[in-house]
Amino acid sequence: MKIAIAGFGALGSRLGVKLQTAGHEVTGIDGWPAHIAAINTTGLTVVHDDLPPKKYFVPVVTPKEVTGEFDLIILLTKTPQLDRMLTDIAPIITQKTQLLVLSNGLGNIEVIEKHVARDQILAGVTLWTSTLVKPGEIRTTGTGSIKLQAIGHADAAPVAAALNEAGLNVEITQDVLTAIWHKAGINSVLNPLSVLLDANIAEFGTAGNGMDLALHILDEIQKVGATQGVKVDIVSIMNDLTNLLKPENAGNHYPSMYQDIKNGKYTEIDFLNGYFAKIGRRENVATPFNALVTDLIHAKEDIERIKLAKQQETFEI
Ligand SMILES: NC(=O)C1=CN([C@@H]2O[C@H](COP(=O)(O)OP(=O)(O)OC[C@H]3O[C@@H](n4cnc5c(N)ncnc54)[C@H](OP(=O)(O)O)[C@@H]3O)[C@@H](O)[C@H]2O)C=CC1
Ligand SMILES: CC(C)(CO)C(=O)C(=O)O
Repeated sequence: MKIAIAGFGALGSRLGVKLQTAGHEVTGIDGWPAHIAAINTTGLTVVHDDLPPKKYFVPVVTPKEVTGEFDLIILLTKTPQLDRMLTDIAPIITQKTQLLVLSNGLGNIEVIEKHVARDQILAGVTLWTSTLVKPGEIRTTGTGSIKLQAIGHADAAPVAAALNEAGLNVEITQDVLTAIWHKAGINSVLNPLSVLLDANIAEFGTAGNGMDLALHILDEIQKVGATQGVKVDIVSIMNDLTNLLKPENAGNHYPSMYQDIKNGKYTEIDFLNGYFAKIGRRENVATPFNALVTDLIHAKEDIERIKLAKQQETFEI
């Protein structure tokens, strides 16, 4: 299959390498000049757990440069960047192109619907993980899975089969909305708490009251979900959280929000805890934990961005 990955950052790069290795023709689309230059000149370095680094050569271009036709475009930008990415790559989207979004957070499908017909959209969630260490290098750990569904009338089976050829452990779900809320529940616990507690997923698991904090956050999300007709299964989310703590899954992973904060970037908090707090306010559901976590992450975004800017100034002197 001819596949483009729009958002060739940490996770896009990992999935891209797996798909290329399985024989698919993969092109990365990304906006970070240093990352693109590094991959196109010396290759993408992948360091998986304690194994020796391996190099992969996946062509990467900017959204404005990309040409050609693709059977599938996998969207893996950060959620706030999705709309812009779709605008920029509009020239390569034909009526035959399928678009699969795997980014975290709520509201992605609504954004894609502004750009293409519903029958072209597939939406999913993933438990694959990856860290962008520096331009042209990712660090990966453990394994993962994907759940996806066609949003309109398209058949999701060929895409699922293509991804499964790459060992991506894809399952077609009949209820991706529930899966998206479920995944957002996982992210609303692990992502901000990893930042606030300065911990990877396994370290978070060693906190005596970690799972109590998780329950407070999830209880609110469940109540908010009920106002939207979405069933949030706390027991099942807690099960997934427990599994993610294991090193063979994602225990050694620092969630993507942790990476954003370290890199001085704005996070996806408004599409996770912040989204639930916002609906809670509208629907009169109290969400003090999610609201507080959202405010703390916004504060942390400012603090880290200013710290990083100061460090860069000092460096330039
Ligand atoms: N990393 C992980 O382990 C996991 C991540 N996810 C989710 O996957 C998504 C991607 O995360 P991750 O890979 O970590 O993020 P990264 O920040 O590593 O990658 C996102 C990439 O997209 C690029 N990008 C975004 N918008 C544009 C644009 N308009 N034009 C050009 N390039 C663009 C960014 O470049 P630039 O910023 O320079 O524009 C960046 O390289 C997120 O929703 C995340 O929550 C889900 C599961 C695990
Ligand atoms: C792996 C996981 C679930 C960690 O919260 C994730 O989605 C992320 O890093 O953003």
